[in-house]
Amino acid sequence: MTEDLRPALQAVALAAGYRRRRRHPAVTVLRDVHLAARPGELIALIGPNGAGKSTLLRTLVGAQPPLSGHVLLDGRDLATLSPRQRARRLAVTLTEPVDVGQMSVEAVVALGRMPYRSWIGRETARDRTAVDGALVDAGVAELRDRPLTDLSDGERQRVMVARALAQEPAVLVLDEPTAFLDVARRIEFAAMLTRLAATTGAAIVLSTHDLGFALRRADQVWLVGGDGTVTAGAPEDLAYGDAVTRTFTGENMSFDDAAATIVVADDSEPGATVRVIADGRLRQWAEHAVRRAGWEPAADDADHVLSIEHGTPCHWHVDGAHSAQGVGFDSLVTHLRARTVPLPEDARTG
Ligand SMILES: Nc1ncnc2c1ncn2[C@@H]1O[C@H](COP(=O)(O)OP(=O)(O)OP(=O)(O)O)[C@@H](O)[C@H]1O
Repeated sequence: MTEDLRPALQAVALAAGYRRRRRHPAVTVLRDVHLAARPGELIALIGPNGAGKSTLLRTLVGAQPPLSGHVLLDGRDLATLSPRQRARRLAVTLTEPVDVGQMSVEAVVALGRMPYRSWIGRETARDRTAVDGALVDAGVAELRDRPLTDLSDGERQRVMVARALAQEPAVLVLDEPTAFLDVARRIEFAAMLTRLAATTGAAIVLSTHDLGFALRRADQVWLVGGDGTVTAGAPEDLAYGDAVTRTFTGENMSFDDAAATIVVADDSEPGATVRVIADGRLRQWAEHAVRRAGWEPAADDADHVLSIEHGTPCHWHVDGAHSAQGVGFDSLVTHLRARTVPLPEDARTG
């Protein structure tokens, strides 16, 4: 869809890392990186801990110089642009909390206009329109008079996006924007970013540990492999090829294609087995409780039988008349954990 557009942000033969003091060699974290973010694309930067995501982001936004190679913003070398020129094209939202005292949401968003202000700093009609538009686009218009310090993490994250949008950037870079959000807020936030990439035409690059989000939502994934490489491609290309599997397969970890997520193997010893007698969702959550207690749900030849009756809380029996019963999953898990030794043969009812 965006193939023919000139990249808004590019990495060309980039090496990123850390220069040491004299006579110490530089530490190269990433080498030979070639990337292109086109207008309107949502790009997810993923990779294991310590692979170099932050190092790459910092280099792409000019917060640290490349060890070699170039970062191009609208085709111009970032290193040749003044801070003001950069700020008119590139907006950055980091995870660190911003100390803005008691400033209102609107005042914080208006800070995004700084790169456009004259030295007198008077607000123009264009500034006003950009701030109003950014407040609406990021879904925080109704919070405009509230002090930033009073907001929830999710609300504050949206305000930071609004401030970045007020810059009217060609490229918006966000460092782990969903890290502190609950599942519902994450989904909302992801939907907002998808919409913003399409409506503003900005290239949005964000780092995330949420592989599911990256594979479902991003137009492109930049996969930092942990071996100094960065692989770019459509989510399906990286998942169908072996790039994702190679990066995220470890001793007790593997990539589950069907669920598009990482599965971590539970290497604890399997406990006694139990046949769960219940239907539908009740059965699903009963099996969940059984696993949580360290037992294994199993079919007919199980060590024990657990039957559950509907109710909130539910009513459970283990091994019928021979054994315990109780109310609610909390007491069930407590009971199963306390009873790790299988019952003698004659007490089994399964
Ligand atoms: N200032 C520094 N000087 C030297 N090495 C550094 C510096 N900052 C980070 N590193 C190293 O660079 C490598 C990449 O770190 P980076 O923070 O970029 O990884 P990351 O992928 O963002 O990790 P995480 O997912 O844990 O945030 C690590 O080995 C780290 O120890």
